[in-house]
Amino acid sequence: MTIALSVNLNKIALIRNSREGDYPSVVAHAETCIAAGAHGITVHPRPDQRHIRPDDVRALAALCRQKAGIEFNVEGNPFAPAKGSYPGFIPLVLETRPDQCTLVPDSDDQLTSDHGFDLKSSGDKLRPVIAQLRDAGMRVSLFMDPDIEQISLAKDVGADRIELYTGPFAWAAQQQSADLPALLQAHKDAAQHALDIGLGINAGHDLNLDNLPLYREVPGLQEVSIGHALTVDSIAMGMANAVRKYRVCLAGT
Ligand SMILES: CC(=O)[C@@H](O)[C@H](O)COP(=O)(O)O
Ligand SMILES: NCC(=O)COP(=O)(O)O
Repeated sequence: MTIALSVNLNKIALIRNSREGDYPSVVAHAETCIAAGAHGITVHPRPDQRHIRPDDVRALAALCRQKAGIEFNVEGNPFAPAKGSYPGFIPLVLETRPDQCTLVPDSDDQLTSDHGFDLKSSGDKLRPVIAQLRDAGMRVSLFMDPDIEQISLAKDVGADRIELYTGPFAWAAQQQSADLPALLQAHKDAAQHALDIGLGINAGHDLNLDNLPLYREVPGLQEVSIGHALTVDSIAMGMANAVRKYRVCLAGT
């Protein structure tokens, strides 16, 4: 089964925001990635608009709708309130209707996403939100640690998929840690459990060309969303070449 590559364009927006104007263009880079073989585009509009802004989400939603077979995935904290021109996560995705919403338990003071949901505490609050997003035609994925019990709760609250948080795995791979085999096995076990209970399986955070040859063996993996490392790789090889290289790496060819 082909593992879909969804390119996260947060870091293009981060560079864009360091000047007035629209250079580099997030939309232009989305078109480059799609033309080079990306299956989808991911963005993570945060309330502080450090990178992706609401208008980026609107423009990318329109672009992806024009591209047959290309999915748009918007990530964020569903309870993030409106702040300035940021309308709040739920109003923004109800307005733009991406193909997939990945709900992430981030607070605005985090440097980046660094944990999955604790559904024992937030499951009841999430259930109606998930239902609302699904009723609006979006696939809902929950950002999760590779915890079997928690993944069972993801099914209970109505999620279509989980996105396995791969940050600790990526760090262990970079450090060549002795923990790496056990961490990878935990992801494989979590994915197998998700498969067994009828949840789809996405993954993301700090995946790169070095650790993907290990991670692509996770059973049932449907989609990876990759931004930080792919953008850095693009500095050396160009974004189109980077997308092609990640596609080849995912295919294992
Ligand atoms: C949810 C996740 O792991 C990433 O998709 C997230 O988008 C990274 O956010 P930053 O690009 O703001 O670090
Ligand atoms: N959901 C993960 C994502 O979209 C990109 O994460 P990263 O590759 O920027 O760490």
